[in-house]
Amino acid sequence: MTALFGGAQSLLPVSVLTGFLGSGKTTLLNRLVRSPQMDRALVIINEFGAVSLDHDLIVRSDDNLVMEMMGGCLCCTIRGDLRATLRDAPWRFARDGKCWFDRVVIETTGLADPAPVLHTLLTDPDLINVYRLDAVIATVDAAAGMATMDRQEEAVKQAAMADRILLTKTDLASADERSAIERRLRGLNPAAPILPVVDGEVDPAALFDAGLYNPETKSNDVQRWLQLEAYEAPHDHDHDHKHHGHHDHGHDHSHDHDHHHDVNRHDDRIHATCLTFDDPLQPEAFERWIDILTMLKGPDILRVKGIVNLIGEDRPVVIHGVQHIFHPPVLLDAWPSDDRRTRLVLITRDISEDELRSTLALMTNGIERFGLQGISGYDPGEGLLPQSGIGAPQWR
Ligand SMILES: Nc1nc2c(ncn2[C@@H]2O[C@H](COP(=O)(O)OP(=O)(O)OP(=O)(O)O)[C@@H](O)[C@H]2O)c(=O)[nH]1
Repeated sequence: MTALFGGAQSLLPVSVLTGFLGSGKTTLLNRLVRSPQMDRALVIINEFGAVSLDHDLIVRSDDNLVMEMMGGCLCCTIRGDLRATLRDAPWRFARDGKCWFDRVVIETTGLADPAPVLHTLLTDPDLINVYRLDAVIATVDAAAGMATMDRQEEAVKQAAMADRILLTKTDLASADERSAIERRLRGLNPAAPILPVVDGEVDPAALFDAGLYNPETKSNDVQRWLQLEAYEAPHDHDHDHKHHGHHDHGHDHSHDHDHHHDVNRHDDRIHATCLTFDDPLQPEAFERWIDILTMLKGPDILRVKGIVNLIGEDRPVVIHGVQHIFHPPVLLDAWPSDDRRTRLVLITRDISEDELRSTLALMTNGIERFGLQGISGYDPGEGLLPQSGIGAPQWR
């Protein structure tokens, strides 16, 4: 497959468009496909149900756009089909022997959990050398979104794990409604820009190129990807207690503010946390921590991104996971700045910052006191990094 890409050509960016039923995904795509940034886009639409407005999209699209329709629900029955579609697409749609498209947009059904799609993109051996996840884009209805999120936990998850949130139908929401939903979204997901959209009109530049790889600089851009400043800024909402840009100075971090628990709100389960560690981490402890977290709490880890400083490793390791699945860790050539702290951003459900910190401390202390074998079930293997020689969790 590499021949199609002419060697060093960078991986094809994939945007995953998610959002609840009727929240404006098709309207958005209808606009997007007319933009020059989409001239060479492959759009994969997951059609679910007999009647779909998506037909409208096909009728109005021009010849430059390839639409691949897939029946069934992406998140369950046809994940294999998505894989096959993506695997074959560069050849199938080749022009003059070259991969014709330069970007992919996958629209998921309104009910879909985007996680399985992300798993496929992050780990499939046939795909990770061809595609890279650019961003999860979630549409949220400014008028109906509040009620939807009250009722549907899936809608809350979609917003929490997104890299970009499109606040649609802002023409139908009052100023108060709009600021309330923006506050709520900011509480769930402090880092994702919230972009107001009317009738699908949005600047594609604001949606695309949001991933780790920055096509402008032709390099990995961790700072832009992690958006740490968002976690450090003061928040004007009722979830303040969940977002801290803490430093690891041994303080007690349990200075949570008043909790306004409302059992009807799924949001209270979601924690957006930024963990910062000044000192390099023990590779064994870190790896084991990820292993245990994903094993025991996989479904509740919506998104993990981070840059990690490991003892014995001069260069930074970038990690990216969704639930129990991690992209193979990326070893950067150099630290992007003088700041060599480990910085992790985690969006979790029912896992607090204190629990995250204390489990990592437990691993570190356990290994310091008892060595690797003292951690029950530890199975030394190939290692997080080959040179570390330590046991590896299931990164795939
Ligand atoms: N007033 C207003 N209506 C909108 C806007 N965006 C979308 N709509 C309408 O909302 C309805 C649903 O929009 P769609 O784009 O079909 O939503 P969807 O997310 O693709 O829906 P599903 O395919 O069912 O998941 C349609 O009737 C749109 O015309 C907007 O910004 N303002």
